[in-house]
Amino acid sequence: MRITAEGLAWSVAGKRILTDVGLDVAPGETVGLIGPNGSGKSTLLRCLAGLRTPTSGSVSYDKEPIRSWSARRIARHVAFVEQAADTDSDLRVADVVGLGRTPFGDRWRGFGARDRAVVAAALARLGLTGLRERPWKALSGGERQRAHIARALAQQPYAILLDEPTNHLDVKHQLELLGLLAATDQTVLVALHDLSLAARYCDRLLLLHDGRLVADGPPADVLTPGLLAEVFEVDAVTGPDALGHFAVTYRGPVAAPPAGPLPSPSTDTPSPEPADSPTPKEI
Ligand SMILES: Nc1ncnc2c1ncn2[C@@H]1O[C@H](COP(=O)(O)OP(=O)(O)OP(=O)(O)O)[C@@H](O)[C@H]1O
Repeated sequence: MRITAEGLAWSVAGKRILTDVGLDVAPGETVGLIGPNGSGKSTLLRCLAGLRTPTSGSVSYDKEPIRSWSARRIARHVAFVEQAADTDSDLRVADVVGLGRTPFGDRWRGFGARDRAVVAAALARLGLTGLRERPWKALSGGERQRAHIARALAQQPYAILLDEPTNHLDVKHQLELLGLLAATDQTVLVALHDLSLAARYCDRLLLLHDGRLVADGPPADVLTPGLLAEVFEVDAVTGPDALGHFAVTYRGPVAAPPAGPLPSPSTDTPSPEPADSPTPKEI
C-alpha cells in the first residue's frame, strides 16, 4: 500500500509542529524517519495513522484521502506501534496480541480459529510463544515492546508505522526486528534514533528538522556530515564499517554544552545509619 502526505501541517496552541510535509512511501518500501528530539516524528506518524487531524494538507492510502475514513477502516489498512503504548494490565500476552484482530471482529462471529492462528504466528515471529500465557504486567519493557509489534502483525495490515520500536530492545532483538521489517512485503515507516541501523535496514530515509522534511533519499545521501552537523548538531564521519555497512561514527557534539560546575554535594556530615538497620543483602 502506498502512503502519501501532501502539504501536511499540524499546529497546537498556536505553535507550528509540522510544516508543509510531503512524502510518498511506495508499496513494500522500508523507510526510516529520523530527526532530533522534538523534530516532529511522532506527530507525523500520528497524522499518518489517522490519530491526529492535520491542520492543513492531506494523508492518502493508495491515493485515497483518509480524512473521512473510520478508525476501523484505517486499522484494517495500517498498524501503528506507538512509542509508549499502554495496555490493560489484567490481560495475558496472547490477549494483547489478539487485540490486533479487533478491526476484523464482529460480535456475531467472535474470536475464531483463523484469529487464533494469526495470533500464534505473530507471537512466534517475535519469539514470544513461550510467554503467551504470561500476565502482561509480568513482562519486561523489551518483551512488552515485542508484544506490541506482534499485535501490529496480528492486524495483518498493508502498512506498519512504528515509533522508535527498538528503544527497549537488546541488540539481538533490535537486529531481528529491523531484519523482519526490511524483509516484509508490507510498507514500513519506522522512526529510529540509531542512524547506523536506520542506514543499514532502510531503503530510504526521511529527515525531519523543526517539523520540516529537509532530506529524503538513500541513506548515504541523507546522512552526510554536513546535515548531521546542521540537524543533529554532531560532528560525525560516515562510511563503510568493518562489515562494509554504511555507518555513522561520532566524534562528539558540534558544540559542547556550557561547562558550568554542578552543585557540590552538601558538606553536612551525613547522619549515622540507625544501629538496627538491616545489612543489605547481596543479590
Ligand atoms: N499535544 C501537544 N501539545 C503541545 N506540544 C506538543 C504536543 N504534541 C507534540 N508537541 C510538541 O511538538 C514537538 C514535536 O514532538 P514529537 O513528539 O512529534 O517529536 P519527536 O521527533 O517524536 O521527538 P522524540 O525524538 O523526542 O520522540 C515537540 O516540541 C513537542 O513538545
